[in-house]
Amino acid sequence: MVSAIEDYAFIGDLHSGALVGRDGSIDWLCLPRFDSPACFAALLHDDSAGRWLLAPAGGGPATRRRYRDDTLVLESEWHTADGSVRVVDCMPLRGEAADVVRLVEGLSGRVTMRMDLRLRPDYGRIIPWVYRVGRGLRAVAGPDAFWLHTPLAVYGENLTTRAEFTVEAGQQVPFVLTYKPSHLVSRLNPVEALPAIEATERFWRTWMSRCSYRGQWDEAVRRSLVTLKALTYRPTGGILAAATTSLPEQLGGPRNWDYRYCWLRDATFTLQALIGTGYLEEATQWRDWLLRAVAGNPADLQIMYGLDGTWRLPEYELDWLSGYEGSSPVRVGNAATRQFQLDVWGEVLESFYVGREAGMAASETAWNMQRHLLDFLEGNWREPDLSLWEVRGEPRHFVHSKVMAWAGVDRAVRSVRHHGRWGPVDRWEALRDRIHEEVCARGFDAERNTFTQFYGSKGVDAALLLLPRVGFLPWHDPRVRGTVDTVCRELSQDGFLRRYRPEADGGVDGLPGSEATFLVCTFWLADALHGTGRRREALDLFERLLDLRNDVGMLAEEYDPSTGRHLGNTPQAFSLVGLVNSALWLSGTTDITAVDGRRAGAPAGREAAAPAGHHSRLRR
Ligand SMILES: OC[C@H]1O[C@H](O[C@H]2O[C@H](CO)[C@@H](O)[C@H](O)[C@H]2O)[C@H](O)[C@@H](O)[C@@H]1O
Repeated sequence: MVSAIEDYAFIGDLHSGALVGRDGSIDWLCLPRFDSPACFAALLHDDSAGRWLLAPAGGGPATRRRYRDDTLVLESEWHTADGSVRVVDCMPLRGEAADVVRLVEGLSGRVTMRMDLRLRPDYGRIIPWVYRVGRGLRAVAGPDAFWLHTPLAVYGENLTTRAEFTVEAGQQVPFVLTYKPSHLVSRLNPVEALPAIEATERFWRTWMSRCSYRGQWDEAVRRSLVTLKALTYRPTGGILAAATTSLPEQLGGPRNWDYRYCWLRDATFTLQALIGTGYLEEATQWRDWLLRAVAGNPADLQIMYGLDGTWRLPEYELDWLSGYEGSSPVRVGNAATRQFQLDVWGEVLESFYVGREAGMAASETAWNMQRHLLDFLEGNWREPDLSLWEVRGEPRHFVHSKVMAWAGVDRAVRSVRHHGRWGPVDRWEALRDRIHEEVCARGFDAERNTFTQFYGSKGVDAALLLLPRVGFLPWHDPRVRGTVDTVCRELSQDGFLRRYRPEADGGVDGLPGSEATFLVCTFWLADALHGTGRRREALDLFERLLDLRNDVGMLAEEYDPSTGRHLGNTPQAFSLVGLVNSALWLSGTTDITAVDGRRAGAPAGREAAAPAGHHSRLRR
C-alpha cells in the first residue's frame, strides 16, 4: 500500500529528488535526473515497481517527522513499545555520483528494524542483476548501476534485498545507496554517511541564511523556499513544476500529467518569489536558462522545456503501471508542450521586466529577444489559444491570455519609457490600448458584472483574479470587485477555489472527469481579497491554506475539501510560490501589483493608484 499524497516528505540533491512516506518507504526516485526513469516507482503502482523501506519491523507511520531546521535533511522518529528510533534521510549535494543516505539512530530501548530494498529501473519495469559486494551489493540494469553500502549483512529474498537488525540507544547504522551509469562501474567513491549528512545540512543552512523575508509566516515561507530551491536543476538553473508525474487531479481519473519539466509560466511566478525573498542569484540563473531555452524563432516559443532546455517532450503512457490508487494512464512527457498558450509571451516579458526592476544586470541579448517576442504578440494576440490551464478542448479567446498579452506589451513600453531601452514605443502604446479596449468590450459581461473565462463565456476563471495584479485595472475598479465576487461565488468549494467549471460552457477543457480545488488559485483569492480591502477574509483564508500543508510543509497541486486529501503532483512549485507571494503581500513586505496604478497602461480615466498603505513592488 503506498502512502497518501499528503504523507510524503521530499529530499533532493538539485539534480533529482525522492519522496519518503511516513512509513519510512522511499516510493519515488528518478536517477540520474528528475526527468529520468524512476528506479523506485511504487508511488504509481505498488511495491513491485520499486521502493526502499527502512522502518521498525512492526511497521506503521512515524510518530514524528521534521526537517533539521531550514535544511532538506529529514528526520522520522518512531516511538514503539520496545523503544524509540530515528531514521535520518538526505541526498547529499551531487558529486561524482548520486547518493541517498539513510542513517538509523537508536534513541531508547531496543527496536527491531527492517530494510527492504527493491530496485526496479525504468519505472518499475526491469529487475536488475544483483551481486553481493562485501557486505553490500551492486545492481546493474542496462545503463544504470546501483551500490548499497552498509556494515550490516543483507540477504536476498523474493527479488528483494533485505536486512533485519536491532538498534539500541546510541547506536547508528548507515545505509548509502549510490547511483552511477553502469559503464562507470569501476570508478565508485561512495560518500561516508555522517560527513555527508553534515555537509548537506551546512549547504542548506548557508543557502537559507540569504533569505530576506522576516515576517509572521517565517517558518512557512522558509520551508517553501527550501522546497522551491530543491526543485531547481542545478547544472542549468531550470526550475521544475513538480517532482513527480501522474499523481492524479481526480482519484481514479485520467487527469494525470508529467510535471518534471520547466514551465515558463510556473518558473516566472517562482522567480517573483525568489526575488521577493532575496534570491537574486537564482533568479539570474533562471533568466539565463530562459535565454538559452527560447533562443530561436519567437513564433516557436514553447510553454515548457526540459531541464536543460530540451524542446521535444513527447507524451506517452507507461501501461505496466496501474497508476496512483488506480489512476491511469501514467504519462511521461507532456503534449501541452506544443500548445499555443498566449499568456506565456506576456509572462516571459513580465519576468524580464521584474528582473530588471530588481537590479539584474542588463543584457542586450535579452532585450533583442524581448523585441522579437513583442513582434510576435503584435501579429498574434487576436488568435484564440488554449490558456494557462492548457485545455485540451478547442482554442478560445481566453480573457486571461489576452490580458497577459496586454501585460507583455505594457512591460515593453515601460522598458522604453522608464529604463532607457529602444523600441517603437508609440506603436506599442497604441497596441496596448487596443488590447485593453477589446478585452473590456468582449471579455466583460456587464449584466453579471464580471469578466468571463473567454469572450462570450458563461463561466468564470480563477486566473481573472490576476487582472489587477498585472496592472490591467486597479484593485478598486468595480469590474475587478464584481469579478472577485463572482469567482468566489461560482468557483468556491468550502472556501477553496477551483480553476474553472468545465461544465459551464459544455466541457471547455475537453477532458473527462473533474478535479478538486487548485491551491495556487486559492492563494490568488487570498491576494485578491487583500487587494480589494477584505483583509480579515484574506488572512483567514491564508491561514486555512497554511493548515493544508502536511507535517513537513509540503503542498501538492490540489486539495479535495470533501476528503481532506492532497491531489495532483507534489511538491508543486505553483502552490509553494503561491504561499510565498501571498505571505509577502499579506505581510506588507512586497506589493504584488506589477505596476502602480497611475503608471499602468490602462487608457486614461480607467486608472487609479494602488490601495493606500501598499508599497511599490519589491521595495522593502
Ligand atoms: O489540467 C490540464 C493540464 O494540466 C497540467 O497543466 C497544469 O500544470 C502546469 C504545471 O504546473 C501549469 O502550468 C498549468 O497552468 C496547469 O494547467 C498539464 O501539464 C497539462 O498537460 C494538462 O493539459
